[in-house]
Formats: sequence, structure tokens, C-alpha cells
Amino acid sequence: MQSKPLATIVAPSLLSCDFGNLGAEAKRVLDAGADWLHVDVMDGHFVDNLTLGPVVFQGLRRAVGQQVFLDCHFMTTAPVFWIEQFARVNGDNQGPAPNLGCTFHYEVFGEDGLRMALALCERVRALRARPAVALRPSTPVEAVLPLVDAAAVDMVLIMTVEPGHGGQSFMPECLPKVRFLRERYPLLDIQADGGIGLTTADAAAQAGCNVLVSGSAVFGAGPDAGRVIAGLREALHRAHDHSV
Ligand SMILES: O=C(CO)[C@@H](O)[C@H](O)COP(=O)(O)O
Repeated sequence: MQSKPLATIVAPSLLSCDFGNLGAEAKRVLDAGADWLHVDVMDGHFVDNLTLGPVVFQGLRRAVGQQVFLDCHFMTTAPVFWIEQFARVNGDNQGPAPNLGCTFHYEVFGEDGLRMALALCERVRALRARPAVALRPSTPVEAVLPLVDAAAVDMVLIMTVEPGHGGQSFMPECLPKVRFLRERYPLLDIQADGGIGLTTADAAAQAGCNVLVSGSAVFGAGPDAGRVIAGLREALHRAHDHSV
């Protein structure tokens, strides 16, 4: 017996927006129906790209206000350090639930990975944020099961492209990981990120994702962003409305 329905969430990735107008772009997709904003934090080491640090993130938070959930995906070799910095500038959240998501990559931790990941999740909760773990396409899904079983994370992000850049092609070969997780965890938030648009959303949603990140499909649609967001949400509803 399920105790709550699975949330269906569409999270535009700001990586594909016009960074010169970051606050306005963020507000534009929120007005167009986005549930969360996906913030790609890249350090030039874990991936060969560099995006924003705490200063720009603070500006984004001020632009959108404290109510909006900022789903930060830390593609960084030092997530412990950067998560502290981002949480520090996130501002005073008076709301009943966290307004900050902190997704780190399991791959950054070496031999003692599980212990370090558990400690980071505990710290994220102490910061009143929501911990999640991400996997590159080549990382086996089994790596994160102890974190889910321990309820250390609220979400698993299955990358459906190699992390680093927007506008890449969706990798359907990553979906067996989603199916495996959904069969095991009916109520876990499972996020897909990379190459998600109106032609690929059904595959990700049917495999079991209930959170879709989409960058170029949403921002590339210009004034039609709302139509794309609505289409992504419909794919989620088609897959999940009758499954819980
Ligand atoms: O994290 C990443 C890439 O590393 C993603 O968030 C992409 O930015 C999504 O962009 P599209 O693939 O949807 O264009």
C-alpha cells in the first residue's frame, strides 16, 4: 500500500539559459510552469566545464526568492566544500520544507566512498537541504543502494548523457538503471538528466523517472518554453498517474 503519490517534477536546467540574464531567465521558466530550477555547478575538474559559484548562486536565489526549490547538481571533485558554500549563501529559509537540493556524484569518493557519502548526506540534512546522489552513465547503479536503503538520500539522479555540457544526445542505455531502482523503490524520487525533451521524455518516464531535467529543449524553445514544460509533465503523468 502506497502512503503518498509520487511527485511529478519538471526542472529546467539553467545551463542552457542566457547566463547574462540569469535571474530573468529563471523567472521566465518558473512563470512557464517549471516546478524546480536545476542548477549545474561545474568546477572544471570533475567535468571540463565551469559554471557558477556561490556569488552568482546568491544572485539567483535573490532573484527567484526563498520559495523556489533550487536543485543544485554538484559536478565537482570537492562536493563537501562547495555544498557548504552554496548552503551558506542560500539565505534564511523560513518555509516548512527544504528549498535547496544538493546532489553530489558518487564517483568523487574513492575507496571509503560509502562512509564519506553518508557523512555528506548527514551534513546536507543538518544544513536543512535535500541530499541526492548522481551517477555517470558508466557507474553501476548498485553503488548507491546502501545510500537509498539507509534513507540517506531523497533522490537518485541517473545521468542520461556524460556530465559536462548541455545539448547532447539522450543515452537510452542508461534506462535499465532507472527500471532497476523503480522496481526496488516505488516511492523514491528518480531523476533523469541529459537529452530530455519531448521525444525522449516518455522513455525516461516509462522507465520510472518522476523528475525530469531538461535544458536545451526548454530554453531552445524560446517563448514556447511553457509548451515544452507542459509536454514533459504530460509524459510524467502518462507514466505515473495510474502506477501508485
Ligand atoms: O548536467 C547536465 C550536463 O552535464 C545537464 O543538466 C544538461 O545541462 C541538460 O541539458 P540538455 O541535455 O537537456 O540540453
